[in-house]
Amino acid sequence: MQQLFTDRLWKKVEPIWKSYLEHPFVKGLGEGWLDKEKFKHWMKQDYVYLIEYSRLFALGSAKAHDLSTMTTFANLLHGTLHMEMDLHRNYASKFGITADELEETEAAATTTAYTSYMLNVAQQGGIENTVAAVLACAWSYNYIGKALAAWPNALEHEFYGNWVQMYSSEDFTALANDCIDLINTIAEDKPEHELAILEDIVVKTSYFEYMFWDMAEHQAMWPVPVAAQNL
Ligand SMILES: Cc1ncc(CN)c(N)n1
Repeated sequence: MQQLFTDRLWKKVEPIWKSYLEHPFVKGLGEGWLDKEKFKHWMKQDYVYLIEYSRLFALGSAKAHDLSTMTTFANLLHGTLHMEMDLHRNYASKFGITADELEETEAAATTTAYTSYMLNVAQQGGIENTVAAVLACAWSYNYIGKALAAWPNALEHEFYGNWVQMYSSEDFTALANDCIDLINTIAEDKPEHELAILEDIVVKTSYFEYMFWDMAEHQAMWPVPVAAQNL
């Protein structure tokens, strides 16, 4: 039987993704002791990240060669704008932040770099670049959600339980699986040099995912130059 492209990708990204589960932000989320201010920073940054990420699904829909692929991208867009971003809007209301305020969040350096990279590669190539750019996002969050769901009390946690429930849910798993199926179908007739380019996009976005957890952990925005600090 022919190896799936995602089996090959998994071998490359597994060490990076395993490190997410060791990251203090993700550990704190799963074990329930994460500082709420750090979570608030993640939620606000992730909201503006998801707005740009949604554009990739719209781009994928526009680039699709057939109605079935166009529909899959439209479903992914709908799922992100509604199901996933509802999670953020619900958490925001617990912090007394409105959806409009959330949307006004200034993107941090890592958020800007990550979304700019994704949009750049998606715009350069055909539909295969768009799928490669979103794959680590959808698949790794589902991987983390399912891993945390198996940790004691994570699903039942009074505050972070909703996060674990949503990212491990059947509905979110279906969205992640749609991305996995899309890349496997697209990779079937691609030559090795093109597969290597897609693999590189998935590895780079996997590193960006780690940087995003780190940005949230340190509540980072933009670096302050030494000269400005001394003013
Ligand atoms: C940074 C990031 N990456 C991925 C996902 C999952 N859509 C997310 N919400 N945020």
